[in-house]
Amino acid sequence: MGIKHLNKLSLYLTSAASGFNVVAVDGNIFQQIMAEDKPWALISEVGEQGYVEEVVDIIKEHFHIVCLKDFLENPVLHGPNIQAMFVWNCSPAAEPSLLRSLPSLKVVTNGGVGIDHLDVPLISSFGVKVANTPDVVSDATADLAMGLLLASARKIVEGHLIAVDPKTSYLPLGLMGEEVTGSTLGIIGMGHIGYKIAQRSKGFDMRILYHNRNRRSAEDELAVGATYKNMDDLLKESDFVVLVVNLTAETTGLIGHRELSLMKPTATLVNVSRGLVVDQEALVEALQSGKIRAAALDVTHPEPLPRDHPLLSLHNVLITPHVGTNTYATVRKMVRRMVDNSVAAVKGLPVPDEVKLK
Ligand SMILES: O=C(O)[C@H](O)CO
Repeated sequence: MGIKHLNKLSLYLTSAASGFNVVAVDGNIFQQIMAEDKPWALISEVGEQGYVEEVVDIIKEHFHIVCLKDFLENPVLHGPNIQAMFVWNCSPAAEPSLLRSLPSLKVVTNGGVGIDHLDVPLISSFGVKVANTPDVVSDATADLAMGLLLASARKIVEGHLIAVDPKTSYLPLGLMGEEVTGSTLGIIGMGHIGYKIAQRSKGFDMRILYHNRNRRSAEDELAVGATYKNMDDLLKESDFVVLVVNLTAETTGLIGHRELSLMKPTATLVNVSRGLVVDQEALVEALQSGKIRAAALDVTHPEPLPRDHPLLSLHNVLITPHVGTNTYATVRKMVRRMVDNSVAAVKGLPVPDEVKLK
């Protein structure tokens, strides 16, 4: 709506739900103007732990935004206008009470590929679409998986702590690590991210094994030199096992006591998928007893772990706080995709990354 074309604007009320904006000029002349204005979106908090301003600006190009905190203070005022809801895996859940207070909602759009935190059947039952951001997350997540693998193998974090601590001295043969070049990598979950990890590992001359629900094409396998294996053989033969599966009923607890026992005592488990894919009690036991050498985890359950969780005090664990996609470039790409999905849903067009009910 062309607010800037109206002189002496003294009051501006919007009612996207009715399709009209009601504007009072000079306090006496009322005009009803068909809304050409931006739709409204609900987002979680801006600032610390929330959206960085730059990302909010991308959303603001297409939407008026209401933060969840402001919305919850006055759901009756904002609720009817909101047509899109932007969420991340750490956002409060899209619960029935929230969905009921958003009668114009068209889409819940998730930043990230994993949608295990969203109840898709529930959201769909409100006539609301769900979308995610596949593909654009793959490079950053694959980079982080390699970073965790290298950091764990070469004890990079321990090395840093020694280097900056004036009380410790360098030992010529201290901090011995595992050789990455030429080692065997087992990738469990060979979707977009898994494949990107394979591409990167080729540069380290690694022998690449993979397991996936569906075997990749012969061309895909050849391009990265990956060999398909059943899970047990992959676990037995790998020096590094990287988990990149979606969290589903089938993959919950995929790596438990039995699977960890199959791994080499010198092997490292890297998890960039979801914490629940691993039975954490079994993992603690395996790390304490030396069944495996180490774990490097970008994901845990819950996130963050309680401060007294045993994983936090084990010397052979490296943990990052679910930062797989956290690069400026990737988050920008994710938010653009979230905006594209939301704009399409609001306009009633096909939603590019719609997550369909199975
Ligand atoms: O699912 C994803 O893409 C990442 O974990 C970010 O949530």
